[in-house]
Amino acid sequence: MNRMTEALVIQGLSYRRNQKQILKDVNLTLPTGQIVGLLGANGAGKTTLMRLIAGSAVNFRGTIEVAGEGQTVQRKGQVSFSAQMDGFDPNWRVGQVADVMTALFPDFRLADFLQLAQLLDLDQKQRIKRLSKGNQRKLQLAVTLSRRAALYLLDEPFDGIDVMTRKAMLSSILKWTPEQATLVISDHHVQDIDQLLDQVVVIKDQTVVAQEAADTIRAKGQSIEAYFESFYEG
Ligand SMILES: Nc1ncnc2c1ncn2[C@@H]1O[C@H](COP(=O)(O)OP(=O)(O)OP(=O)(O)O)[C@@H](O)[C@H]1O
Repeated sequence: MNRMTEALVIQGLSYRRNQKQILKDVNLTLPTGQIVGLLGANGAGKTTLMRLIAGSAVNFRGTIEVAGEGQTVQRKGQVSFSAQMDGFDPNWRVGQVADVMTALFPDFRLADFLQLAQLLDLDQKQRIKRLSKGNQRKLQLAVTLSRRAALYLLDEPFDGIDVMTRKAMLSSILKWTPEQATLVISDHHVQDIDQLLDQVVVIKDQTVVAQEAADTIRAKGQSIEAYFESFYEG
């Protein structure tokens, strides 16, 4: 197998926290150039899996490689995670966020950020804490997509977002995700992202229980939502 053609290779990943098993023997391979839905009920482990891939959670068993990079520091450089601005000062203005991202990440493209922010109607002078929830989500998206990464991780980007904002965000995702990159979106409202997906990955009972091409599901006349729900029935 040529690992360089894979955006992500996870083998035998297990993770415990505070005596609790959170993920157990996760195996997952994602090729480059795909939009992947990471679907699971509340508490299934979606956020934890993203934190492990992004290198913000450590001390796991198994291996995680992004674009062939397995060591945490190198792997971090390949991943743009929507939670990467979580520690930012809420008093910072949108323009300052861009300055900090430029300083922190050599792959941050300021020109792209400015275009994306304009497209999403973000005011450069507004402070983070004064942004509405929807505008905070848009800022998170603009920041995440403005890095040049092999793998983009968006953790429930549409949580609490109205229909119009969602449409603007969806078209930004389609337009701004580099073709060679892979983008993983976690969600439990599958309808939000249905049309976007090339692949679906289902997490249940602390592990990945299914991975399927979205077209295979559609060809069977099934909706992605019905496919997802079938793992939680009975
Ligand atoms: N630091 C921690 N200590 C103990 N348990 C934790 C810790 N972090 C997460 N968990 C537990 O791990 C499980 C998975 O949580 P996680 O946030 O990854 O799920 P999720 O699929 O993202 O859920 P949601 O859709 O609700 O955001 C949950 O049962 C959660 O309570």
